[in-house]
Amino acid sequence: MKVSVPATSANMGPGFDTLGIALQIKNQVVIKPSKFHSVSLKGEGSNNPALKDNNMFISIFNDFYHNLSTKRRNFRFEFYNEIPMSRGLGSSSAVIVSAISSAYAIEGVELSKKKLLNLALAYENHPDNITPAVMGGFNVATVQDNEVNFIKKDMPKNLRAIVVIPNRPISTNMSRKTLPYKYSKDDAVFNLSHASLLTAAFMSENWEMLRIASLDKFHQKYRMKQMPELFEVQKTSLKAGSLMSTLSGSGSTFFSIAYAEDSKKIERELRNRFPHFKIFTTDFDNYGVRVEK
Ligand SMILES: Nc1ncnc2c1ncn2[C@@H]1O[C@H](COP(=O)(O)OP(=O)(O)O)[C@@H](O)[C@H]1O
Ligand SMILES: N[C@@H](CCOP(=O)(O)O)C(=O)O
Repeated sequence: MKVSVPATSANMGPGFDTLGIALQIKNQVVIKPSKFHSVSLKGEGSNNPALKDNNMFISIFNDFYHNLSTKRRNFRFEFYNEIPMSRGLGSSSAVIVSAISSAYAIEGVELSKKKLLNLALAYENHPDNITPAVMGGFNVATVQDNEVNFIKKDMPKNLRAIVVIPNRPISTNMSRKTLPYKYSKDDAVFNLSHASLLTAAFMSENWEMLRIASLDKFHQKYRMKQMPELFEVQKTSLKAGSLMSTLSGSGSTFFSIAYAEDSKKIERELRNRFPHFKIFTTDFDNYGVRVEK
């Protein structure tokens, strides 16, 4: 059995804890019944031996598997990870979503994407990564009474994402603690109006509006101060022709959207300026988590 889950970029500027989009960067796990428990890791995290013993995937998988099954089978878990950890590309959401999906699939128990999303919420209480990880596409999401309510929009083929992945991680939990406890009414109205405009721009495919609509006063500047080079990344990307350029989730990755025909030039300019960062262009994912039995 094989499960794959896309990376996600959350917030998208002003949509703190609300907006998120799925990318064609994936984590994949292959699970096979086996005499003994074993784990193999390729790609991101493979240089971290602790992940073989103390793995968030295995612990969430076991929570669900032990609830769903009376049998005590052992498995071999083969992880192929493309999503870098603690870089603001939703690696923790991908793990949560794939672990829950895997436990249901291995037991042959039906699980709707809507139920999966609400189960994932118990492990990550902001819906902006888990929603696109499950559904794919661009998503607006809110939580009411422990349920995620969302609207999804498929991304068109003429746009690309350009990601700039710094060599230093930022932990989401730590980074949330650096944000202000309270915001002024002016800042609240600023973000409300920009997040609304950004959502309307995606829904109506008014891409020229993104540059203004993606401005934020809630989180980016506080987080980017930890890595001041990110201000230059944003400027370079916008100057080279990106439609928008925002901190991805809690960082450290910077995420830009551009027309497909402009994306390679933007990628080239970013690479010239920031040779020590990992920089590439990718498509959007419109499907979300995928289970192959
Ligand atoms: N492939 C993975 N396998 C196991 N655990 C992972 C994996 N990816 C992420 N994690 C867990 O999630 C943590 C990173 O979560 P977080 O700080 O929210 O970063 P991100 O922005 O990438 O979601 C890691 O420290 C690790 O505990
Ligand atoms: N809204 C959250 C998003 C965190 O995304 P991640 O990919 O960094 O885990 C936040 O801004 O804290």
